[in-house]
Amino acid sequence: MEMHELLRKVPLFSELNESELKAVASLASSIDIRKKSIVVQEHDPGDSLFVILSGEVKISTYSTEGREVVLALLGKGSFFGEMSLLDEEPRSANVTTMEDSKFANIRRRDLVPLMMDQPAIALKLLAEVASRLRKTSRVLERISSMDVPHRLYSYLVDHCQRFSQQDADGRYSTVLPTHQLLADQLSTSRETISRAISQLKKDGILIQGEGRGKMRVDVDTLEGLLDEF
Ligand SMILES: Nc1ncnc2c1ncn2[C@@H]1O[C@@H]2COP(=O)(O)O[C@H]2[C@H]1O
Repeated sequence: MEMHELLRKVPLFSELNESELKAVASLASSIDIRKKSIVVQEHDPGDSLFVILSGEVKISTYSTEGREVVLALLGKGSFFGEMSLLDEEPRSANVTTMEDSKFANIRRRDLVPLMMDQPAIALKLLAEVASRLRKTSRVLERISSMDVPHRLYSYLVDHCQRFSQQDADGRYSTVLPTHQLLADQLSTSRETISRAISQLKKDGILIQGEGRGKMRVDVDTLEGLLDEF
């Protein structure tokens, strides 16, 4: 598929017409990167935006004790690299591919005039940055005020409400990240997450679904546990 057709599905550019999309496509270079590769390295200089055309990336940094802290997982249609592009500071985090991925890469000198010309793009970018800040603040609050089981309940409620549908029986069917990835997002160890998940299974709040990694989650009960906290 041609670049402008791929860009048509990207929310950042949803206000653009066909010829404007072609103009953006002519400014972008296409980059294919294999699974588990570093796309952006924390502290490096950077002056371009990456739009995810396919695949998934992990945004992470390292704590002073050397533990990986996962700030976000971003998928198709999303973007990263806007921070260095906007403030001209070094890259704020590492970005690693979770799957084979394809990106459109747009340089600062091309994107800035584009945003001046099409303020809708700048507004969408700002709205997304605001939404990420909200999310990061919520995670920080969770980590500083909750024990690990409650961090996990809160994560599961968010995850189910954002990424899955409620079944007729009220449960949500979803695919959860690996225990290690959950641990890295909730600032704890894999063992502690595995124990908390086993307990949720024993309590019937998590039920193994059909298919690899599939879970059926009782979100109402989790919300009740969070209300009591
Ligand atoms: N807390 C966060 N939530 C989501 N994305 C982030 C967060 N911190 C950094 N990023 C992304 O990771 C990118 C790393 O390079 P930049 O700093 O240029 O731009 C950054 C953002 O796109």
